[in-house]
Order: sequence, then C-alpha cells, then structure tokens
Amino acid sequence: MDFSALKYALGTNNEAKVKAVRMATGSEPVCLSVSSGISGQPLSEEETIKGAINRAKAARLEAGEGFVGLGLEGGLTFDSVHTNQWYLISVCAAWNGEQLSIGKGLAFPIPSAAVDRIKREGIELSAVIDEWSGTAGSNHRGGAYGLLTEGRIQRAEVFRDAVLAALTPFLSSFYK
Ligand SMILES: O=P(O)(O)OP(=O)(O)OP(=O)(O)OC[C@H]1O[C@@H](n2cnc3c(O)ncnc32)[C@H](O)[C@@H]1O
Repeated sequence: MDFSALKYALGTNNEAKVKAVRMATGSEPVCLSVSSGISGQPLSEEETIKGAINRAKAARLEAGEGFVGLGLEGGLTFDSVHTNQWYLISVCAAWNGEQLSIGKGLAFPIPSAAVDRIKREGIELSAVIDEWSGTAGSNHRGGAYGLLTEGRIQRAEVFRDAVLAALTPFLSSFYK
C-alpha cells in the first residue's frame, strides 16, 4: 500500500496530530483549522466520532476535490458495563467525498480525579494534564498517554495507528 499516493487535508494544526499523519502516510498534510462542531471536551465515543467526521468533511470541503479529509479527535468515554472507568480515546475519520472510514486508536484509562475536575470546573483534559505534568501544551506533545505511561506511549503514536486504521480500507485490495 502506498499511503503517500493520496493527498491529505487535516482538520487541525495540532502538532501531535500533524506528526501522526506524517508518520502514518509518509507525506505532509495540508493543515486547516476547522470546527469540530462539538463541545471542546467530548464525553462520549459517539460525540468524539462525530467531531472527527465533522473535521474530516470540513477539511476536504476547504481543500478541494483531490484531497482525502482527515479529522482527528480526542475524547473521553465511560465504560459502565465492565470497569466503571473513564477512557481517553483518539479517533480518526477519513472522507474521500464518497466513502467514510473510521479508525479508533488506543483507549487508555483516565484517573477519575481528572474527570471529576473536568466536570466540576468545566475545564478540558489538557488543562488537567498540563497541571499534573507542570508543562503547557501537553495535547500537542505526549498528551495524557505520555504522562500516565511515563513516556512509553505518545499521543502522536496513538493517532498514527488511528490514521492507519481509517485509511487502510481506501488503499488495501482486501477491501475492494
Ligand atoms: O488542536 P485540536 O486539534 O483542537 O486538538 P485538541 O487536543 O485541542 O482537541 P481534541 O478535540 O483532540 O481533544 C478534546 C479535548 O481533550 C483534550 N485531550 C485529548 N487527548 C488528550 C491528551 O492525550 N492529552 C491531553 N489532553 C487531551 C484536548 O486537549 C481537548 O481539550
């Protein structure tokens, strides 16, 4: 599969997300600041996927016909069935004008203390992670994955896998 054969319009300038697309496709996306059309802090998988789709479609619309739109969205989801635990998910939507594809990256458990603050104070996950890690802009770098795994997993790597999952049906002959 030649991922670099396609042209990509990415619906953000976020550094971790741009890096993820570079790693997944081996090419440089056109980056466009578009709206996700959802809340700043998605609190369900459904809303997270919706934000990714909105970004992918808006990016392609702005970039034009020859592009595959990519929307990368991070969000939280609660598992009430097995673990009573919140998870961070990283989703990629890909839209080529005809076909929509969704890739879901690693779901990682998020401490309830973080989610309690998000709900109580109306802040976003990045604010909590910035505070806990003593840095700014954590969502452009390792993110919550980086902090919680002490650098073993980076946000860009999780999104890279989500991008590969979303794009593979466009490129692999197994899906034809
Ligand atoms: O610049 P954009 O593309 O908007 O990216 P973002 O990181 O600000 O926003 P997302 O919509 O992907 O994520 C929703 C919120 O969750 C936060 N978030 C998601 N994943 C995170 C991570 O790994 N580390 C820290 N914050 C994260 C993020 O910063 C937002 O406040």
